Amino acid sequence: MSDTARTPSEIRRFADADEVARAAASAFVDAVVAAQRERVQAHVVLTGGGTGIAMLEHVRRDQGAIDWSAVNVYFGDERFLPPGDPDRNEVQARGALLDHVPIDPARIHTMPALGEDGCSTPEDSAKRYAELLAAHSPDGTVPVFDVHLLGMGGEGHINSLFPHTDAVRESERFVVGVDDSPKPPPARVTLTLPAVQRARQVWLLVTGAAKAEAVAAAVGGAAPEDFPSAGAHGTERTVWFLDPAAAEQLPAQ
Ligand SMILES: O=C1O[C@H](COP(=O)(O)O)[C@@H](O)[C@H](O)[C@H]1O
Repeated sequence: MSDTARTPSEIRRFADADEVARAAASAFVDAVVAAQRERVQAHVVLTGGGTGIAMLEHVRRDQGAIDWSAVNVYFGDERFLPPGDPDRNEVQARGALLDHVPIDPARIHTMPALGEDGCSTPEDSAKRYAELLAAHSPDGTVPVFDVHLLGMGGEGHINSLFPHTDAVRESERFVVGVDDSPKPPPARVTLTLPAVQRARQVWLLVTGAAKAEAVAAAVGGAAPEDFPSAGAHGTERTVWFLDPAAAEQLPAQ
């Protein structure tokens, strides 16, 4: 499977889950501003999940010097549900942040919902999203994301890449449909590891003791097929934002 050269995992520890979200939000603002200073446009991938959405609420409260007219938003995965369904990551991200900032709506690149753009299956949506990414990429593949945010499940899933599935083993395509996600809802659309690994920076926001084993395995170099988060690394930086419970099985500092 595709697994480009690993950048070392940087471990950042915080007092609790809220501090994880707050610190990641502050770092996100800095990273977007830095990207805009260097390249004018910033390209970011948002994640669903509790900590990822809490982080967006912190960005909403403290936006720093972000130029929202030059922010391009993508999604790492999506629940393949009808438009507006509250379980869609996009809907949650809009509620937490995107509806409250002066971002150009044309720069919010969502994965097509059930019934949208003629999509009746997750695979239809994945194909549409792959075309969209290619159209916004300098080389017809995927944009070079400045930051790809990720949450992680207790078994190590990131985006909708679950252990021992075709999706996590995908080595060619950048977006795939999932019909049988073990975490509801079963129908999902997800960026693959080859897409994640195109990002300059990959950040994993993880809290809670239920995730400690997967954190230790991924940081320790497990196989991505067993722990998908082990395959999540950026070309420049890979950063783990952890609370004490999620970090408890890592070697002591
Ligand atoms: O279902 C999903 O779960 C993961 C992890 O969520 P969390 O609430 O345990 O942090 C999330 O990253 C992903 O985007 C989402 O679709």
